[in-house]
Amino acid sequence: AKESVLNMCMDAKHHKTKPGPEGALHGQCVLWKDNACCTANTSTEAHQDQSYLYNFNWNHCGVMPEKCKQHFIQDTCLYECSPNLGPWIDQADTSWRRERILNVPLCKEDCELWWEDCQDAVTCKENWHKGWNWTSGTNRCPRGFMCQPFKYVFPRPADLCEKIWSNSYKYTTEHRGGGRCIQMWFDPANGNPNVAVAKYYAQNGRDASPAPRAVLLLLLPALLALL
Ligand SMILES: Nc1nc(=O)c2nc(CNc3ccc(C(=O)N[C@@H](CCC(=O)O)C(=O)O)cc3)cnc2[nH]1
Repeated sequence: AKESVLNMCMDAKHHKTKPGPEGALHGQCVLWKDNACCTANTSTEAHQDQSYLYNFNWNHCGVMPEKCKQHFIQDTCLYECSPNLGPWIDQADTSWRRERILNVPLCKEDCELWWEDCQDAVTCKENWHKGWNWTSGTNRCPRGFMCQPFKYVFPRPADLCEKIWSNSYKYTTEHRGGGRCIQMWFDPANGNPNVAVAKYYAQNGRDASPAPRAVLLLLLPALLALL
């Protein structure tokens, strides 16, 4: 098993070099305070409309509804604070980070609730990583990109979760609590469920799906009988 990808931080813009406890993390990032890749300062900034983290403006097509913004804050907390994304760390060829996350299997519920709570939100871009007009110092819609409701830009939950951050996430049909998908939201009273998920994918490969393994195990007696 590739133990080396467990309990680590990516080499990106604001991440600590190693995970560790943080006395106090702000608001929605508190879930990670026992072991985090973010500092207290980063966790506070994750809640600001115009934070210094990326100078990114959620309100580029008018004010983002509060219930939608909560999901973006939670995404920022997971992205900046989680020490359990190691199996999905990949090289990034951008000026602002050396490493990124790719195809993190997001739980169905986390993706679908994010999409549902953002139905009244508006945006002009499908990929929020690239192609903005930054001349004012923050991201504004580029010429020719119309502000439209999320449901037109992201027709299905998978479109939102996968496309918005250049495939950081992969939509899955795996459920919260099943140990096979990463949760953006969890109850810290029961520990961090993503620890076991990272362990599972570190052992079985980040593209592991349970089905082919089950088939192999079922066929194993037949294969042995042939010998
Ligand atoms: N889940 C998740 N994954 C992420 O990768 C992620 N990334 C951010 C960071 N967001 C951003 C957004 C835009 C730019 C930006 O400067 N875009 C420029 C291009 C920069 C470049 O690629 O060199 C642009 O053209 O708009 C940087 C970071 C925030 N939350 C995330 N959340």
